[in-house]
Amino acid sequence: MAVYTEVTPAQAAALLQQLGLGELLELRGCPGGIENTNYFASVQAPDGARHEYVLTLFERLGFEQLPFYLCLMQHLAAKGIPVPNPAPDASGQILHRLLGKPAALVNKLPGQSVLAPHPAHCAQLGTLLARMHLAALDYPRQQPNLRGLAWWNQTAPEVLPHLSPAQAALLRSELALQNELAQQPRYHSLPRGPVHADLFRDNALFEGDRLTGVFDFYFAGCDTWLFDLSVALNDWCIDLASGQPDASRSHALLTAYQNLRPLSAAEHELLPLLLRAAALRFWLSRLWDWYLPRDAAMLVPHDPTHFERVLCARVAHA
Ligand SMILES: Nc1ncnc2c1ncn2[C@@H]1O[C@H](COP(=O)(O)OP(=O)(O)O)[C@@H](O)[C@H]1O
Ligand SMILES: N[C@@H](CCOP(=O)(O)O)C(=O)O
Repeated sequence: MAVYTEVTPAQAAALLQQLGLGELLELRGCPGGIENTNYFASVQAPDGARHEYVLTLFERLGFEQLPFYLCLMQHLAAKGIPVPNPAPDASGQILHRLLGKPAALVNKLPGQSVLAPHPAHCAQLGTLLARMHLAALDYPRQQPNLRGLAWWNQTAPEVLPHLSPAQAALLRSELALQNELAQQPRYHSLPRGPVHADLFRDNALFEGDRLTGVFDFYFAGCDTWLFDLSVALNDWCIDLASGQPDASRSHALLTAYQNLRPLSAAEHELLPLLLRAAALRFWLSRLWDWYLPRDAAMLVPHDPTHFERVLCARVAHA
């Protein structure tokens, strides 16, 4: 259960009052998630209707980074993309403070994550991803992907001492490849914009087989659309048991994405390298969480070997 900071019903009720949302009926700690404290809040609105919200206290991110994420969600929601919409106070502020920590209150999306997706689920995700990329084009704020190449270069030396010689060689060579790619004009020609950058299957919800929305924008940043697409392909379209890509799911996701936003020639050419970049990103972050936990009580690390296998599979297919 991801509750690192206890919030009492009285404290949550006071925030709801401040936002004019109504009376708290029930507050429940939220299972799942590894980064933040999340509560589900059932609320009776002033008109008597019952609404469900998610109260998040940010444990990793500070007040300076959060406006980029929260305003992006607000921007996408205003364009009809099914993402959580942060609730403003009377002055329009959507970043709040609770127990000294940055906090947000967003609408709870309906549905459940589908952890064994079929091509039809992947197709819906591909469509939504393309819609998000296009809808964020006129988003005015800038913030780099804070888990991008600079972070990989900074983090690799910290995890290298924990790796076997073969793992260390893989990490070094893939990092060198990505640094070299980042120098190339064809990489700089790739279309880019604000991207989710962590669109895994546990960050999307379905009601039956219908995609109801995506959430958890707290790794978002400005990066190439191809990187974002690669992150999604490396999760939704990978067989979890073997780490190998699944051709029919990949085809479904890519086809649906391209129906709305066809890839350029440079994107087609660089997709194999960006798939390796996306696998490297999550192998590194999982290694970092595994070997250098910031606070053992606060983090339940994901298995890094999964992304080592995905990376090896992407290298082999390239
Ligand atoms: N807006 C939302 N609508 C519905 N469920 C949500 C929403 N935000 C979070 N959740 C639920 O809370 C869980 C943890 O959220 P998440 O953002 O993944 O946390 P963390 O950032 O700590 O990893 C998710 O697995 C999901 O079940
Ligand atoms: N998707 C990442 C971890 C990010 O955690 P999240 O719960 O905030 O999505 C991974 O699987 O390594």
